[in-house]
Amino acid sequence: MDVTKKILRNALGMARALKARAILVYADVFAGVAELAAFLEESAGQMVVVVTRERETYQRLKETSAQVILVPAVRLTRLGQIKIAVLLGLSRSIFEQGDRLICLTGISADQAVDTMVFLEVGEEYEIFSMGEHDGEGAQVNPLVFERVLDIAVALGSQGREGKPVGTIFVLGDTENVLTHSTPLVLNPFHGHSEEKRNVLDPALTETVKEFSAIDGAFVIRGDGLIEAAGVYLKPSEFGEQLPWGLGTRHKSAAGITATTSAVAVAVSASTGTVTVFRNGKILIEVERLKPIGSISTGKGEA
Ligand SMILES: Nc1ncnc2c1ncn2[C@@H]1O[C@H](COP(=O)(O)OP(=O)(O)OP(=O)(O)O)[C@@H](O)[C@H]1O
Repeated sequence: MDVTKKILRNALGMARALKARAILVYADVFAGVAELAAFLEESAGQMVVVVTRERETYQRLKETSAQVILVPAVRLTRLGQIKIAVLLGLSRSIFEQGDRLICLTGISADQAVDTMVFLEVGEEYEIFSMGEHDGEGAQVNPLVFERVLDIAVALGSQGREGKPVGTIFVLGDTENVLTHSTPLVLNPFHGHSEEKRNVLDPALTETVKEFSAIDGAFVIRGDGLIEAAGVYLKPSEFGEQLPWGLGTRHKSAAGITATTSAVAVAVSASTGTVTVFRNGKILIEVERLKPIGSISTGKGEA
């Protein structure tokens, strides 16, 4: 039985029945380009957004009329893939709050679409909208959020030189954040010109990954300027509604977003999960597929 074909055929009917704005489809699980092209043709009239982690596929699809989202080239769970794609789609204004989506995915090693998920883009994705109490400078440029998410997901999935690493990136409302924190070490970004310490500069990605080994948090302005690394956060409030059992890294990341208007992105050294916090609450968690160093075929994984 060709599961992929059956799911694809039903996805179109499902999208109509549930009044979905778009079908999100993970290209890397298709057995070949022809199968994906046939699906795109069949779904003419329905908005389809193609997601891929392969730069080559992305470039190829960009030349067509398809809407494409390039996600970080790391192995995530099926739900992790969807969450990242929706976050990136929101940051690029492909989706908006309230949109209903049908998401089709699988695991690339299996070369089959085996999962259909219905998702309504809800409150949990409220990252880029300004809250009532947000002060000046609180807003985070979506490109900055994307770059940091990319680095965080790579660190969570791959660690550094085979070893797990954990860290926190605090984005936006920088002045306020700095008044609720204290340096743990001499700030490695101190004294560098503003042009040389913007996280949007791809040349800085490796440096940021390197400095993730330093204890503490990165403090990054909404426009991407890295103010400091190695900062200990001292929030005056801690978030409510946090799951039981969170460690100090995650509690302080949640707390700084309860105390200020910042967004925090925490990478867990123990699980590799990337968690995004705002207003003291977890907005989204992206789980990695397998522990660092484990060998896997990718078959049958969540
Ligand atoms: N207030 C803070 N500000 C910045 N970093 C912190 C803070 N509190 C803890 N950390 C960092 O978090 C590290 C891990 O702490 P802990 O294991 O309690 O947290 P956790 O939330 O369980 O994180 P992980 O999932 O990475 O283990 C500490 O070694 C420290 O580097």
